[in-house]
Amino acid sequence: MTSSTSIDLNLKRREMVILGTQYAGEMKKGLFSVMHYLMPKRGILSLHSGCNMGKAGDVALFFGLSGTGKTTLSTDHNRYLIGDDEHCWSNNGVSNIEGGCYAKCIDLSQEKEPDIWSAIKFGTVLENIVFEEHSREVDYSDKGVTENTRAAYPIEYISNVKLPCVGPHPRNVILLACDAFGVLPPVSKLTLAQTMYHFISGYTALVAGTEDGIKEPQATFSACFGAAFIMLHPTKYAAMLADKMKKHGTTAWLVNTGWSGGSYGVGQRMKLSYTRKIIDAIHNGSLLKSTYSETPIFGLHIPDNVEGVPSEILHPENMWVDKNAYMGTLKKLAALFKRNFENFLDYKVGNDSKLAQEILAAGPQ
Ligand SMILES: Nc1ncnc2c1ncn2[C@@H]1O[C@H](COP(=O)(O)OP(=O)(O)O)[C@@H](O)[C@H]1O
Ligand SMILES: C=C(OP(=O)(O)O)C(=O)O
Repeated sequence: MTSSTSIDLNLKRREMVILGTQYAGEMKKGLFSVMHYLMPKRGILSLHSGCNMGKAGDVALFFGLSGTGKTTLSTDHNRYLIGDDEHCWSNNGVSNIEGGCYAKCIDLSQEKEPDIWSAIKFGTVLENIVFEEHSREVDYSDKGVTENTRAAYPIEYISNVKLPCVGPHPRNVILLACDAFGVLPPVSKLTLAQTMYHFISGYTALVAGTEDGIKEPQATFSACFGAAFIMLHPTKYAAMLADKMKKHGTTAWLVNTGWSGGSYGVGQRMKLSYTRKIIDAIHNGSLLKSTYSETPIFGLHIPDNVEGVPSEILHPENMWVDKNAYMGTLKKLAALFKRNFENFLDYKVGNDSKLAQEILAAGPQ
C-alpha cells in the first residue's frame, strides 16, 4: 500500500469498499475503474476526459490527469458541456458516464471561471471548503483543510449543457499535459502515431493537492492519462482509440497547461487566457490552417500563429532566458520518456506490429 486510503473492488459480487478517506472523489473514480473493465468488453472505449460540443455539433475530448484542465477547459461559455471527467466512445459517438461535475475550487474566481462560479448555488455540495460561520461567506483561497477543495453540482447547473449528455464522434482530441519542466510547446498537432505514443506515455505533472503528499508539481507518467483507473493493459485502450480516430478522421493535439519559460520554480504556469485562445483555435478549425514548424528531439509540429496568442510563446525555447538550460531540460525529459516507454516495447497495438513500430518511432529521438 502506498497510501492510507484503499478502494477495494469485487467485480463478481459488484461491491466496492472505500477505506480511510474523507474525500468523495474515490466513489466516482472507483466506479470509473469498473467502467474501464466493463466497457471495453462491449467494444466501448472508456476515457478519462472532459468533453464538449460546439454549436455546429463538433465534439472535442480533453484527456488529462487530475489538475491538468479537463474541467476548466471543457466548461466553455461558447460550447455545450457534455461532461468534465469520464466518458465513453462507442460506435454511436460519445456519452458521459456521470450526471454532474466535480470541480476543483481552489482560488476559484468569477472572472477566470464564470460558468463554474455560477454553478455553485443551492443544491451544490462544497467539499472541504472553509467558510465564515456567521456570514456563511466561503473563502476559496483557504487551503486549511486541503488544496483539493471541490464543488459537486448536477450537470444542468452549467447553463449551456448538452442534455442528454451524448454527442457525435469527436472531431478533435486534446491531450492535456501539465509539463512541470516547461519545455513542451503550448500547443502542437500530433500524427496518429504521436497521439498513441503520448496517450500510452501519459506524461504530465502530479499537481499539488491532487494526491497524498504532493505539495508541488512533480513529473510523472500515467498511462492513458489515468493509470490508477485502467483495468486492462494501456495498449488495449490505445488500440481502440487509434481505431476510432482513424475511422472518424479525428485530429489530435498536445496542449501544455503546465509551465513556460523555465521549470516549476523558475518559469510561470501557462496563462489560462492563452490556453483558452489555443483551444478556441482548435475548435474553430483555424489552427488546422496554420503553417507549422517541427521541434528538435520530440518532432512536434508547432503552429506559427494562433489568434490572440503572442507568437513568441508558441516556441518554448523563446521563453527561456538560459537556452542551454532549455536544451538540457528537453533532453532530460526525452530520456525520461524513453525510459518510461521501455515498459511497453513488448506489446502489440492492434492486430499487427506495424503500428507499434510507428508509435515507437513517433517518440523523442
Ligand atoms: N493554462 C491553464 N490551463 C488549464 N488550467 C489552468 C491553467 N493555468 C492554471 N490552471 C488551473 O489549473 C486547474 C485545473 O484544474 P481542473 O480543470 O479541475 O483539472 P481536471 O479537471 O483535469 O482535474 C484549475 O484550477 C485552473 O484554474
Ligand atoms: C476526482 C478526481 O478527478 P479530477 O481531479 O480529474 O477531477 C481525482 O482524481 O481525485
